[in-house]
Amino acid sequence: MRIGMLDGSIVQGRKTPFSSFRETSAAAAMDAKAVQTLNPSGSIRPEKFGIRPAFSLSRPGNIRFIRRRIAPMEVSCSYNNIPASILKSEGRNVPLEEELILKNRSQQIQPYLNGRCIYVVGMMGSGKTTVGKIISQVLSYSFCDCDTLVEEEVGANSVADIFKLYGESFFRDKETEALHKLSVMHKFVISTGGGAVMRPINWKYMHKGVSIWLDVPVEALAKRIAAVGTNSRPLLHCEAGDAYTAALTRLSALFEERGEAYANANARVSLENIATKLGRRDVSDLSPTVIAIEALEQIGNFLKAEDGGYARY
Ligand SMILES: Nc1ncnc2c1ncn2[C@@H]1O[C@H](COP(=O)(O)OP(=O)(O)OP(=O)(O)O)[C@@H](O)[C@H]1O
Ligand SMILES: O=C(O)C1=C[C@@H](O)[C@@H](O)[C@H](O)C1
Repeated sequence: MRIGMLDGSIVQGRKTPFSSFRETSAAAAMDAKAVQTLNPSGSIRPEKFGIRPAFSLSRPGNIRFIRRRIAPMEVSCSYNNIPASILKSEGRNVPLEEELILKNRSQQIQPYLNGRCIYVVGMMGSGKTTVGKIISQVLSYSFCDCDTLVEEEVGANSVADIFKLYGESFFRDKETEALHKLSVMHKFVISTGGGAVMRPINWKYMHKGVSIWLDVPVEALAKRIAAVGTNSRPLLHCEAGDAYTAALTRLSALFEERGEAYANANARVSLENIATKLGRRDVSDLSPTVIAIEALEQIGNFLKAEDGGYARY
C-alpha cells in the first residue's frame, strides 16, 4: 500500500483536542480509517493514541466495554554479513488496536524509506533497544544492537568488560568501525550506543539511513536505570550515593554534553510531547508501543519533508 492510496483524502493539519502540537492529519485520518476498516464494530478507539478520527467510530447510546485483544507477532530476522547471534527477534504480545495503528503507520512510511536503515539514538536507558525492536518487527526489518555487534567483534562478554580491559577510546573506535560496517546494510533498525552521537564520523555513517532520537527526560532515565542497576553501564557505575540520585547526577552531566549531538537526528520523539498529547502526567506511563507509534509518525514527517512536502503523502 502506498502512502495516500487508502482513500485518497487529505485532511489539512490543525490542532485537535488530542494534540497540543501539529499533527499529521492525513496519516492520522488513514490510521483511523484503517482501524475502522479492520474493526467495523468500533471497539477500537484511535484517539487513545492521539489520532483524531476523521469520522465517528462510536455510536451514541451504544457504549461498549473495550475488550483488549492480544495479537501475537513473530518475525524472524537474519542477514548475511552480521553474526546471527546479534540479530534479535522476539514474539511479543500487544493490544490489537496498537498493532493495527503500528502496522498502518509502517505501511505508510515503507515506500519512502526505500529499504534505508533506521538508527535509533538516545541516552542510556532511553528505550532504543525496546522501541527499536518493535519498529523493526512492524517494518519487517532486522534488528541490530550496535553495542552487541562491538562485543562480538572484540570477543568480549560485555561493553563493561571492553571498557575495563581496553579503555573507552578503544571501545569508541570499535563502535565507529561497527557503524561503518552497518552503513552499507539495508532494512535494519540499529540501536546505537548512547555515546555514538559524539563523533561526527559516526553521523556520516548514520546519515546513510534515517535517524531518530528518543528524547526521554533524565529523571525518567534515572528511574529506569536505578531499577535495573548500573553494572552493564560503565559510564554510570562509578557515582556514589543512592542508585537514583547517582544515576540522575551522571545522566544530567552527560545530557548537558550531548544534547546538541542528539539533535542531529533526522527525527525526534519527545516523551514529554507524547504525554501532553495523550493527557498523561508522567512519561513513565507511556508504553514502548505508544512510543514506537509516535516514532513512526515522526519518521513519516521527516520522510514527507524530504520528499517535497505534503503533496505526495
Ligand atoms: N517505555 C518504557 N517504559 C518503561 N520502561 C521502559 C520503557 N522502555 C524501556 N524501558 C526499560 O528501560 C530499560 C532500558 O531500556 P532499553 O534497554 O531499551 O534502553 P537502551 O536505550 O537500549 O539502553 P542502553 O543504551 O543503555 O543499552 C529496560 O529495563 C527497559 O525494559
Ligand atoms: O552513553 C554511553 O556513552 C554509552 C552507552 C552504552 O550504550 C554503551 O555504548 C557504552 O556503555 C557507552
